Amino acid sequence: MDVEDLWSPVSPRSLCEIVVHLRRAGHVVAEADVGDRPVITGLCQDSRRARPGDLYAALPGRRHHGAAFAAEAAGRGAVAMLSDRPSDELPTVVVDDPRAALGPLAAWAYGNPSTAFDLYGVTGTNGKTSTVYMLEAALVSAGLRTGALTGITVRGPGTVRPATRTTPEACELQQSFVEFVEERVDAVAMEVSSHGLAEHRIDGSRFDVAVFTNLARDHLDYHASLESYYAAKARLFARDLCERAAICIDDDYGRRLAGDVAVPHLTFSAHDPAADVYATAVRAGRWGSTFTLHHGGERVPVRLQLLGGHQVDNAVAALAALCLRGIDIPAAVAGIEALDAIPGRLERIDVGQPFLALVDYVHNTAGQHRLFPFLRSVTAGRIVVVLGATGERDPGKRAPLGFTAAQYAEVVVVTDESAFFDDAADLRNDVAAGARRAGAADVIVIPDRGEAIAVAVDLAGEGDTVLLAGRGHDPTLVDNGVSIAFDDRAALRNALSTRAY
Ligand SMILES: CC(=O)N[C@H]1[C@@H](OP(=O)(O)OP(=O)(O)OC[C@H]2O[C@@H](n3ccc(=O)[nH]c3=O)[C@H](O)[C@@H]2O)O[C@H](CO)[C@@H](O)[C@@H]1O[C@H](C)C(=O)N[C@@H](C)C(=O)N[C@H](CCC(=O)O)C(=O)O
Ligand SMILES: Nc1ncnc2c1ncn2[C@@H]1O[C@H](COP(=O)(O)OP(=O)(O)OP(=O)(O)O)[C@@H](O)[C@H]1O
Repeated sequence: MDVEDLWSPVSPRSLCEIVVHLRRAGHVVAEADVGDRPVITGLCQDSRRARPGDLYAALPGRRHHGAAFAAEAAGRGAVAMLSDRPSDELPTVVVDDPRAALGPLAAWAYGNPSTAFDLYGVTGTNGKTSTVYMLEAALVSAGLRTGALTGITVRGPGTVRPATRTTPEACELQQSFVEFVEERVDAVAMEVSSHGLAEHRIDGSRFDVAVFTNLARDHLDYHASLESYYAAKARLFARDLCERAAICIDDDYGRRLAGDVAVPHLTFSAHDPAADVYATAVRAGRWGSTFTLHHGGERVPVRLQLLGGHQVDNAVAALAALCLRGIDIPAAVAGIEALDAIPGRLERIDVGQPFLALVDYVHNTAGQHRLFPFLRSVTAGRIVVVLGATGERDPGKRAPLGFTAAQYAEVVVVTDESAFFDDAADLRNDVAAGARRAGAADVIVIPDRGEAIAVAVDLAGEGDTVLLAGRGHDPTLVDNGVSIAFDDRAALRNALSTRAY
């Protein structure tokens, strides 16, 4: 089912009942025009997807205010509106913060579906998608029916659709949960982004286990400071959202969270025996990784097919979360061991060429500092990196991305990613300036991404590694409002296939 077709009814409720519910939940209802007392049978937050009987949540956005689309929502049959401003088009309930009201309202209206299964929420700067894939594989291996929400897909026993966000908007999230209940799932694993937390998309959901992976500089275009980024992540660990927590103590923010958190929790680490769950004997190579998992006095050997030492951190995260729910750990380990790839996460493209060719979603320097030492350890020859910077993100990220790549690689090919409405040349210039500042690598600038990939492949010889960094599984490039289909994995395979090896 596509997201456009995703829809579930809510039990019919009058707009008056909704006002009473909002007030009881502590929201200040400034104004409530209940008109001819419409009956609400659905919820939506995009006028283009409104259906007859819907309450349309008109939210403030970066470019528009949803209230500007009230007439369109009404035209499609919406019967009322929730917003922070009144409307002439629809009877409107005006609240101070409609996003904060919408999450819990949607959960309540859909019958609190998240209480019908075990819900695992994973937050952190890096590792959310990978950890959710591992949780899903482990839960299936332990004999459970599962759902999973990642930035790549939303997937249940009978559902797969491309994701619209890392963490869906409130109405889409609750409707996906309803779908999972109808599919009789036992457990759901999902990514919880800082945007999803700050925008209250997950409010009203009940997480049985909240997982913290790590925190480093990122998303400062959205959050005012690293401190408010941390505060957004830390909200997931509050009593009103989660029952218990698994917290990685391998960085300062994780140690701080473990000290601050009020819910029962365990700590985990990829190396520290002071944690409740930890790894020893970690080895990472071209074949994957091995480590010994320690939990509750038990030791379990684990062999991952996934590439990169960071996947050990993510496997320990998933297994620590599962320990909290009493899942059979040997069965969980077997599931994680069977995973041979996660889309765009250090995904290997192999057509028989005499060098490693990889696509990875790494898009912050914390991830780069984890990734490049691993690549160096498995590369006898040169590292050739293709990278750029995404537009409409923190401009302060661009030069450090180039600088860090050039500290580790012999050749840095700077090219375009999605510029959105930023100037693509500015993005390239900033990344290239950072790369040149490192002073070590050859820096080549090729705006066209396909051409940049072809040049990187031409430069690579036996024993080298080619890495396409930053876009992972992303299937589209967007520049100045124009989208084109472009998948790094297909482009790399194509460039490799046209050469005779
Ligand atoms: C920067 C940011 O967070 N933007 C959010 C913001 O978008 P916006 O300001 O562009 O919204 P807008 O287009 O002005 O529209 C405002 C409102 O009018 C509605 N609308 C708009 C047009 C229309 O015809 N009809 C209509 O009803 C929209 O549904 C929206 O509710 O408000 C929208 C509605 O809630 C969000 O969907 C949107 O997320 C955008 C798509 C986005 O890219 N967000 C990213 C930053 C994000 O959330 N990322 C995280 C992952 C981060 C990570 O990598 O970890 C995520 O969870 O996906
Ligand atoms: N535990 C980790 N520590 C550091 N870097 C990691 C870790 N896990 C993954 N990475 C890096 O981050 C990239 C993104 O990984 P993943 O998609 O699992 O994380 P994410 O948190 O979902 O990212 P995003 O929020 O950007 O979607 C990977 O391609 C890898 O380079």
